[in-house]
Amino acid sequence: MNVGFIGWRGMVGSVLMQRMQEENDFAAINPVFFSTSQVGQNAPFDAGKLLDAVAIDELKKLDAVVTCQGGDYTKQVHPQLRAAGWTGIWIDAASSLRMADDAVIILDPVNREVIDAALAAGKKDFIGGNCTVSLMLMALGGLFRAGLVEWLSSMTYQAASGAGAPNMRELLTQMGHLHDSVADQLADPASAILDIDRKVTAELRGNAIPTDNFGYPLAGSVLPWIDREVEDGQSREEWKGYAETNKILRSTTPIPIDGICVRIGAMRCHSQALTIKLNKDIPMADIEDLLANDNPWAELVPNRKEETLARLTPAAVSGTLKTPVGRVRKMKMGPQYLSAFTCGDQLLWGAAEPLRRMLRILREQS
Ligand SMILES: NC(=O)C1=CN([C@@H]2O[C@H](COP(=O)(O)OP(=O)(O)OC[C@H]3O[C@@H](n4cnc5c(N)ncnc54)[C@H](OP(=O)(O)O)[C@@H]3O)[C@@H](O)[C@H]2O)C=CC1
Ligand SMILES: N[C@@H](CC(=O)OP(=O)(O)O)C(=O)O
Repeated sequence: MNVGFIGWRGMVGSVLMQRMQEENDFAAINPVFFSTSQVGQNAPFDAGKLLDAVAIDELKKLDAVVTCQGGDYTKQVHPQLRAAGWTGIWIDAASSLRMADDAVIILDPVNREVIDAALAAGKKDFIGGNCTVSLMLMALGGLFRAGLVEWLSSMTYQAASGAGAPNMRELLTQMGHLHDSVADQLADPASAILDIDRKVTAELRGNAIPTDNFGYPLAGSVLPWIDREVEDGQSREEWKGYAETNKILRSTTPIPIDGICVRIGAMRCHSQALTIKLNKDIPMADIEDLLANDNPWAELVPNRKEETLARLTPAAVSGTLKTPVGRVRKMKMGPQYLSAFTCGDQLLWGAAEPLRRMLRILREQS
């Protein structure tokens, strides 16, 4: 199988390359690497030279394309390639094609049957889901699979990586800037904390803190708006929760999903606080069983302080494939109202891993 990789040296692409190496995925394919800016330079893994990522004649020779290059690339190249008669499989991390009628959103631990049915029906476009949506579904898969979710509200705590590599750097630079502004007082145990706070607040409101990428300080603050405005006062990130979840699950009756998406100062793990209305009152033990046993990555963290703080945080989860879910309990609103909290690496299950696994599904079927 000739597989072309575009966007392989970006942040999402690098995570994909790392995972493919760990799982020995390159052994069973013939990888061809492309670039939009380094054509002719050496490709990774001794795979010849980098080809031009917009050369339709080269792309046409491939059985599959895997792109992490971004939505503008997809919008430019995908229609040209299809118009040129290419019938290969397009696997993409970008959102541009997700809601297209012919495209399938891939998250195989949750919707493998949807993927298999699409392949059998000759579908060709397989697109990774929004990171927040995929991570929520990985953690709560058991409840959705059992058809127990009447509606769900998600309040998110999204990492800087979702905004891109420069934003991760900016978050750290902002942290350093704030620290530097009060370093002398911090070194003096006798200094007054309210003086320190006053200086930090002045820095947050001043012009010296770097904000080229986020537009606002994120360190020492939170940003309760992600992506552009859409309709009904929602942000586009919030809109994806309903639209993509129901498409991934191929729900016959769409499940209402809504909430507020917030950027916080974590590096690459998105967390979410969930309020779930169940369509019936079932015992906690059954709920815990469903959550714990749905897929190998959704660990159930007991609803106790020590385990929660040790296992259910970006610090504990970052760089791993775990999608732990905890703080699970019935709420005061009634026995059908459940709370939960989940945390997951948005570059792994949120971006690269569903693409890697789609390629593996293709290989198994070829
Ligand atoms: N960031 C995220 O959380 C998620 C992103 N996505 C999708 O993936 C797309 C890519 O995201 P992301 O990986 O963050 O983007 P990056 O900006 O890290 O990489 C995108 C491309 O930029 C080019 N590039 C230019 N300079 C550099 C450099 N110094 N180092 C590495 N690459 C460089 C590379 O293309 P070239 O080699 O051709 O020059 C690379 O493929 C997004 O646009 C989005 O559609 C999807 C889910 C989550
Ligand atoms: N919007 C997400 C990251 C992302 O790239 O999402 P999408 O794949 O839906 O465009 C975030 O900011 O955290």
